[in-house]
Amino acid sequence: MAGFILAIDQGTTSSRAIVFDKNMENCGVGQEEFPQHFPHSGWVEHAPDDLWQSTLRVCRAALEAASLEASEISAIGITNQRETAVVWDRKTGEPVYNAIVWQDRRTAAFCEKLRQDGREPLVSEKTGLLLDPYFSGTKVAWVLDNVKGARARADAGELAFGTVDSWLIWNLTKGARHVTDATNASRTLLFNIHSNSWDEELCGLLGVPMSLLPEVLDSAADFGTSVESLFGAPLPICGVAGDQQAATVGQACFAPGMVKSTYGTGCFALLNTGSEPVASSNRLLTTIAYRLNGETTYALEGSIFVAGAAVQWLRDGLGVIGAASDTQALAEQAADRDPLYLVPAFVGLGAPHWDPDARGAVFGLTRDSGPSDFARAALESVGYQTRDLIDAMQADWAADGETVLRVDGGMTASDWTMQFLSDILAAPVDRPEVLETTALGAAWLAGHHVGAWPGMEEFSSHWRLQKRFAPGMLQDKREKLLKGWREAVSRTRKSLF
Ligand SMILES: Nc1ncnc2c1ncn2[C@@H]1O[C@H](COP(=O)(O)OP(=O)(O)O)[C@@H](O)[C@H]1O
Ligand SMILES: O=P(O)(O)OC[C@H](O)CO
Repeated sequence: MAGFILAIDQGTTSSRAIVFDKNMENCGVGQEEFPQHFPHSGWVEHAPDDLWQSTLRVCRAALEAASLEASEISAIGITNQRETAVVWDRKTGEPVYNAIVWQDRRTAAFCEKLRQDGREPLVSEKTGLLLDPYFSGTKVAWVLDNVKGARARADAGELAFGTVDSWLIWNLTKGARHVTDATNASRTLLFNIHSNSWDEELCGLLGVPMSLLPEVLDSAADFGTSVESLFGAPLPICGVAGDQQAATVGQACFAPGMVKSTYGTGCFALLNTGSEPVASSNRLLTTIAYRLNGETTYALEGSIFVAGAAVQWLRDGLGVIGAASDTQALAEQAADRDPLYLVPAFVGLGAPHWDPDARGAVFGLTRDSGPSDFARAALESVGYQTRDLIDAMQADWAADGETVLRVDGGMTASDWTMQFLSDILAAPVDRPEVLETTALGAAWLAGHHVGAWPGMEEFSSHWRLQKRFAPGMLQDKREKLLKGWREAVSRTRKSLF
């Protein structure tokens, strides 16, 4: 077997496909952005057909870039933006509404009502999650209750729900398979992470009939075969994981205590806690890191909604930079005086605050403040937010030895940001040679399942350090900066409205 794997990475802003060879080297990429829809304040939607068609095109582009025929590919691995919910008709395959994206806040009132009814402890205990609009379950209920006739069709068994992996597999197999993996299921609010099954009580609570739900498989399993007409040869789909879990795999964070943090639009840090789910006392999520051969490995997760998105705001909102990479030079120009703090609560605050009503704020403005201070504050906000997550993780679960953070994602290109991150964490930050860890993780799940790629140990030994950032900041300075940050967050959370 040639050992080529086609990895699909369907993300929030773009669809990407990468062909990896048997040495796990990238040998062809396809990438496409697709439209974002914001029909009302706080609402974010994607057209399901855009997700599917862009995925199809980037797969074909990656095969072409690698100069390969589909028949030379051993398997497909899929990783995806998580929580985003699609509901479609089982007979026609037509979506009944747009995909409601993870960032969408429209179900905040429903979540608040469930909280007021005292439901959060039950939900948290079973799912490891919190009652927040971030997760899929309340989005599905919204579709059923707001699209004309949808609830009746759901009750009649005519509709299917899936996260984006399910939706893509449904289309790749022309409706033959309605499946997902345990990591994606664990983000829905409907899945019991202890029994590893859909939970009737939670489905009843949220108003989602169980007939809508996909079959849940291990992260490396037989998810179906793409129909021949799509690529010219049928391809088995053998690996599926949510993108942050796939990055955990791609970073080879297989041992309890290992942490990865991905800096894209948002930032998501996952700490491998092994075979036992650890309940957080600090408002982190307990989630499934991966499920292999029926055995579940759990993680504690900290989710930050705005990381690289703060850099996008500098570019598109303020217009003070032309490209994301300009931030570093600008931040370096900022004078080392009293800091400017940006709390980027543009869509509320995620972990550990979970405050959907908070909105962004800037503290410490003076007459001299200018674009360089804003650039620096935006990059520093990523470090401060990560520090809050790591503090919460350490309070929840004491790891042996020093914490080392393995990082990936677009923002890690910035040395300045990674150095500040290490300084403010007082811990080493390791940037690997391969930054496409998300796609690599999905490829490994599939490649290993079909016997074309090595096992966990050998895969882990392929992980290569590109650069280690070591903390250099004096303790006093770090403490002073952190005190200011915490005060800034606390003032941001006092709603103005
Ligand atoms: N050199 C850089 N410095 C700072 N931020 C960057 C840099 N390059 C990219 N980014 C930020 O990283 C994000 C893109 O990363 P990526 O991993 O592709 O994200 P996603 O998968 O969420 O779309 C963007 O928000 C962009 O602003
Ligand atoms: O598509 P990304 O990389 O922004 O990741 C989004 C996360 O999966 C949301 O939970």
